[in-house]
Amino acid sequence: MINEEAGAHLERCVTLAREALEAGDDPFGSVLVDGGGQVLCEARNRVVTREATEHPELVLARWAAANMTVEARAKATVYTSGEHCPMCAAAHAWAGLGRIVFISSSRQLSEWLVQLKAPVSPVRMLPIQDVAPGIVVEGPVTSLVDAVRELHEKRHRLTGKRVLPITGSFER
Ligand SMILES: Nc1nc2[nH]cnc2c(=O)[nH]1
Repeated sequence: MINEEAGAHLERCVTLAREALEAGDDPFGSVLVDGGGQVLCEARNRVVTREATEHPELVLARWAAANMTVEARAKATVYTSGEHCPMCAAAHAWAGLGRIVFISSSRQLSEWLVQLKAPVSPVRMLPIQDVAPGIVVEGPVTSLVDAVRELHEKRHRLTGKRVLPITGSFER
């Protein structure tokens, strides 16, 4: 069950995901919170505007590995709009981070992407625990799933628009 504090961090993840979408990136956002409840670092997806592996969860795992003690990392929680992909789940585990709370699951995302006829992911979408079995994971958070789904719908409607053939008005 999600308390008020966790709910606020997850709302922030949705805002970050929306900012990513508005910038032309994929709609994912994440927040790293220490054992005392302080927000340490936030990130959003930048796979278009920076580079192809810039998922927020990977940025947070690398930030934590570089800036936090082993003990502090184990007590930290990562809140995120979508369940970690295998790359980010592995980085989270290698960094020795603690709990993950996600809004929508990889299974939900896979179903949405099929319905939206989005490009197929180059990496198999697996539950975090299939990649990193020691991590404590909570999600999906039903009350916020529709907000995340809406962002993915917009992303793939926009992508669809970009690939429409150029029409006669552009012909010379
Ligand atoms: N959780 C998550 N899954 C993704 N799948 C593709 N990109 C991302 C991302 O940035 N975060």
